Amino acid sequence: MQPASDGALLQVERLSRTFGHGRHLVRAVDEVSFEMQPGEIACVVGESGSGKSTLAMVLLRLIPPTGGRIVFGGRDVTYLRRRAELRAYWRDVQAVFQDPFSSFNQFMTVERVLGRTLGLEERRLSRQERAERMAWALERVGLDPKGVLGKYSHELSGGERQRVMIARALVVRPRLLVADEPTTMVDASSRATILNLLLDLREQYGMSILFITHDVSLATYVSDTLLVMYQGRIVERGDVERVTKQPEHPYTRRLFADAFTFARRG
Ligand SMILES: Nc1ncnc2c1ncn2[C@@H]1O[C@H](COP(=O)(O)OP(=O)(O)OP(=O)(O)O)[C@@H](O)[C@H]1O
Repeated sequence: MQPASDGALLQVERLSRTFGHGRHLVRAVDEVSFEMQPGEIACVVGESGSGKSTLAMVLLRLIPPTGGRIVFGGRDVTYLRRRAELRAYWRDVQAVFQDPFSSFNQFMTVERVLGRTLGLEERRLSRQERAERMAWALERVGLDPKGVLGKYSHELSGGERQRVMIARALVVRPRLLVADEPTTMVDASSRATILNLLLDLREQYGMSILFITHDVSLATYVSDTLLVMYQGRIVERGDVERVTKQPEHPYTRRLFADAFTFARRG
């Protein structure tokens, strides 16, 4: 057990993940350091290939890091290996990925999808507790439990599927939600609904959210803190106001200038 320095929920210290060897070595995540406080919304923003998804996968402990440290809630989780320890970690840290088609098993009903995540709970929940949790999570994301629990993915719209994926993450009441491009596959109105829903969850439950996106306008809309990622490194981080108004790193300046140019053209 490592005590967290100042009550931080997540401390990431010089975290690295490489792929390949020698001439083919890729430093996908290269000595990344940052912290998140309880209830904070932070956003990792960067272009395609900058290492954002790899960072998410390592933080979620879906792939191991090749260096550095992850401390969550005061506990070093960098090298958790035992299944029981990982499952305990996943009760606290849940994910929503960009493509609800690939992450929603087409042969499972919504009830089974949510039920599998509920299986991470430490003790066995009674049938009624399970039903209550599922209803709570589905209602939080604006879906009618009775209407969707028995449905398969092809019976839902893209926006509904993405909301089911958020409900799946919420069903265990995580302390941190990692949302990797959660609105890429949905239309503009579902996108706004999903973003506002995630913001409400922070207000209501104090959940921390780490957004991962290449979309600068989304990043500035939702977050308190921006982490600008470029070639595997966090080249700039800070309060969203400060980074937007006075970007220090040339890459951040370019990222905002490009976004602004597209916004004007669009
Ligand atoms: N399993 C892997 N094996 C080898 N290289 C990988 C692997 N996964 C990612 N990479 C490389 O690591 C780098 C970072 O990729 P990553 O997918 O994390 O970027 P990203 O910022 O999430 O991109 P995108 O926004 O396009 O999803 C890229 O050069 C990628 O080719």
